[in-house]
Amino acid sequence: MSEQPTVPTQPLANGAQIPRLGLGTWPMSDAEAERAVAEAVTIGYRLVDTAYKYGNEKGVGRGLRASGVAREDLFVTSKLNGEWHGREAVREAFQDSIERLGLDYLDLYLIHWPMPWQDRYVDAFLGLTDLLREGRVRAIGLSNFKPAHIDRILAATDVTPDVNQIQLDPTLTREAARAYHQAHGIVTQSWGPIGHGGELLAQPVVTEIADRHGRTPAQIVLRWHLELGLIPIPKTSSPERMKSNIDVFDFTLAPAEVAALSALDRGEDAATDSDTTGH
Ligand SMILES: NC(=O)C1=CN([C@@H]2O[C@H](COP(=O)(O)OP(=O)(O)OC[C@H]3O[C@@H](n4cnc5c(N)ncnc54)[C@H](OP(=O)(O)O)[C@@H]3O)[C@@H](O)[C@H]2O)C=CC1
Ligand SMILES: O=C1CO[C@H](CO)[C@@H](O)[C@@H]1O
Repeated sequence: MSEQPTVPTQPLANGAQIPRLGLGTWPMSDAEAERAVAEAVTIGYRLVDTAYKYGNEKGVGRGLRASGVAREDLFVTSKLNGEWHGREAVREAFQDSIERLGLDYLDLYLIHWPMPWQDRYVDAFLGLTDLLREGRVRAIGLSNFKPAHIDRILAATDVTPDVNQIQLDPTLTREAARAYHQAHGIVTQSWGPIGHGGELLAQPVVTEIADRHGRTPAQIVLRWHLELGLIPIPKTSSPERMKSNIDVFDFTLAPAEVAALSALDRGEDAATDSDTTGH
């Protein structure tokens, strides 16, 4: 394992740079998040993903401060919940989130779920564009949005969403969504990137490639995301797993290995349906 892996960054549509891998924090409590985030940042993580809904923004903020790493070297994401889908309401939710985090800006603020039955997500996105213009956030985006939802956003503003964070792993390759994002300059972030640590990691195709490279199954799956230009945010509370999950920038997968992993795809219908789910 390398000494202190550094995470490369890539550019976003509105000019910020985003680390190519980050730490997920759901379902950590405040106390767990404080410990895990401090540990992760010390190990070399720079991107930390939280949300109002996770109820751990205070802990995440404490962990960031405990790490001693300068604010400008960190990349902090939080997410807007459905109660605040409205151009002005966004401001209140954002202010509460940064106060809990103890920060004066966010690197990335996402609409957590479109909740199309409310028909308010376009207004919410316009609220995010206000925050971007005012310099309160460095980048803005979406989570769990389908192309049809994004079409409505793109029709309402010239501001490109920097990111769409969606459920994505080798069993849920989301090809149509990825192609749509790429065509519109939107970066795809993968949640549940290692399949929640479940049976994906025991699939023979994963373990065979892992054996061939002398790597863990999780490292192989995380490398698969990187090969496809995706930004995975694996969650772990274990310092050992944090170290190995980030230690994926010194090897590559062959195109045939990427294809063999992608062949695990179970199709779009296996993904959580954001037309009927959300909060
Ligand atoms: N936008 C959205 O709607 C959503 C966003 N998210 C975000 O994405 C993040 C990641 O998604 P998540 O659902 O947590 O799923 P992940 O695919 O990241 O899996 C996390 C699980 O895998 C285990 N794990 C971590 N590393 C390893 C490893 N190297 N080997 C074996 N098991 C491992 C963890 O356990 P342990 O901690 O014990 O190591 C945990 O149980 C969340 O934390 C959250 O920040 C998640 C869901 C929805
Ligand atoms: O981000 C999230 C974490 O996981 C939860 C359970 O799947 C989701 O509800 C939520 O959107």
